[in-house]
Amino acid sequence: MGSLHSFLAKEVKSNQEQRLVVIGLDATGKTTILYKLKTGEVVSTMPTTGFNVETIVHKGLSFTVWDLFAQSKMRTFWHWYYENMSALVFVVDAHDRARIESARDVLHKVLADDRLGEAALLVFANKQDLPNAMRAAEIARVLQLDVCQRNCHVQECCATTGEGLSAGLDWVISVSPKTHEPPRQGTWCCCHANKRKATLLKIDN
Ligand SMILES: Nc1nc2c(ncn2[C@@H]2O[C@H](COP(=O)(O)OP(=O)(O)OP(=O)(O)O)[C@@H](O)[C@H]2O)c(=O)[nH]1
Ligand SMILES: [Mg+2]
Repeated sequence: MGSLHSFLAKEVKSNQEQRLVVIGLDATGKTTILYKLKTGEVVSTMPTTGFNVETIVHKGLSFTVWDLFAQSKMRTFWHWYYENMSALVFVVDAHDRARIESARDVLHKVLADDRLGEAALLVFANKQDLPNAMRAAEIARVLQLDVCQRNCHVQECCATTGEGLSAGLDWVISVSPKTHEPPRQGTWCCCHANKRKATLLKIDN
């Protein structure tokens, strides 16, 4: 009986597998995030020219995480990976004020693509360890997430320490139709990496 129960539990969990696609401008920390989640270590990276894909288990759920190329000429091919995606993970370098508007333009081009389906949007505001890094609320404002018509969330994080990364995955689980009833369209919020100051900016349109 016990083994039947654990077999069924495994079946349920595998049905709940989450597929994440990680994009963003180059050098924002996408690959560092992937391997910090996978191994707990900070790996030394080279610019990603193809993709990296890893399976990560978090809270008993399996996440298949695709970390994609970011070169500007190749971004039109990101949509190849969108099928059956639970969440699009858009990584920004929160310290890089000079490129945040380019990041916004790239993100909005992606969000206009119908092939995204119902995927949620998780924005990792990475490199919070660097001085003057933009906080979640500022990133949400500059990226103009108020017009985003899907579940979206800005999560401050630091890929090198790992702070904030698990909280990002927790949010994906919390909005995934595979694990929960989906919340109303248009819900979005910003949470601080230390979880002590979670600030709900907006619920529902
Ligand atoms: N200070 C700091 N540096 C980081 C952080 N995350 C990543 N980096 C550094 O940022 C640089 C780029 O990291 P990558 O993970 O290669 O970035 P990427 O987005 O995968 O880059 P591409 O593959 O070229 O698109 C590396 O030197 C990382 O060590 C962070 O949280 N804080
Ligand atoms: Mg990379």
